[in-house]
Amino acid sequence: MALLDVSELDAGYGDLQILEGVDLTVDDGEYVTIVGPNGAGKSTVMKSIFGLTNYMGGSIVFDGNEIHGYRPEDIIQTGVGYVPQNDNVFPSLSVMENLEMGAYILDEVPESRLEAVFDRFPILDERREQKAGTMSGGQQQMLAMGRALMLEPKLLMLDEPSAGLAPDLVDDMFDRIDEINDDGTAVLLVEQNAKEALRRCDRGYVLVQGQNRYEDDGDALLGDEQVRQDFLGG
Ligand SMILES: Nc1ncnc2c1ncn2[C@@H]1O[C@H](COP(=O)(O)OP(=O)(O)OP(=O)(O)O)[C@@H](O)[C@H]1O
Repeated sequence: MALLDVSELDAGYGDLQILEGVDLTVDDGEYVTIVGPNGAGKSTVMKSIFGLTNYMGGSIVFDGNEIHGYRPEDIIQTGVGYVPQNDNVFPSLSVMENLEMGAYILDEVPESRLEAVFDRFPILDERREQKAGTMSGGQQQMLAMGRALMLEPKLLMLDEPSAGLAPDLVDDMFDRIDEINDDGTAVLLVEQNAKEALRRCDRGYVLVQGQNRYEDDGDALLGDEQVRQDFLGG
């Protein structure tokens, strides 16, 4: 059974339907990416899994539980971590406080979790007391990922983590995602940087106008002439 099994999902905002019959799976430890043109509904897929859109039909099964209708705070408890594209840190709080907020559902923040995040992102260790809002975009993105990792999710959903980063930091960001996945966390990634995302992932979906147009191994999608022409710039 897949870790995440989204089936025939219809969802949107208010009365506006964006997703139409979206099927998507992520296996335990798998790295899956969703690419597609602007406005296709990629972020909406993630928001829907996290309970942030208007559900209109279909099912979302995570780790054996139907989670549609759960509140985001309950979805976190099931083992889903989510890093939205924007507003993903508390700017007026320090690095340490942001990480502690990531574990707010626990009675006590285990030191080992903090240390694991600091080991993964040494820059956060160096800047424990710095206010998040004064850090660079790349550092804030690492903090947002670190915060989501505080609860050791089974699945980490990342919405365009490379957006706005300088080119040399983009590679570094992709490397960090590889490391997180290599350590056993399943990853669902939405990326504008489609070629790099498909190169790195196990499997990908091309979403167009709220529907999955293609699904295959990342390399197969990269090699598909039609996908290349229509979605990857030739
Ligand atoms: N809160 C909202 N209320 C109403 N419509 C929304 C809302 N958020 C997104 N939309 C609309 O839903 C559609 C899909 O948006 P979404 O952000 O999911 O696309 P995307 O594929 O992630 O695009 P991008 O790559 O530009 O981020 C767009 O037409 C967008 O305008």
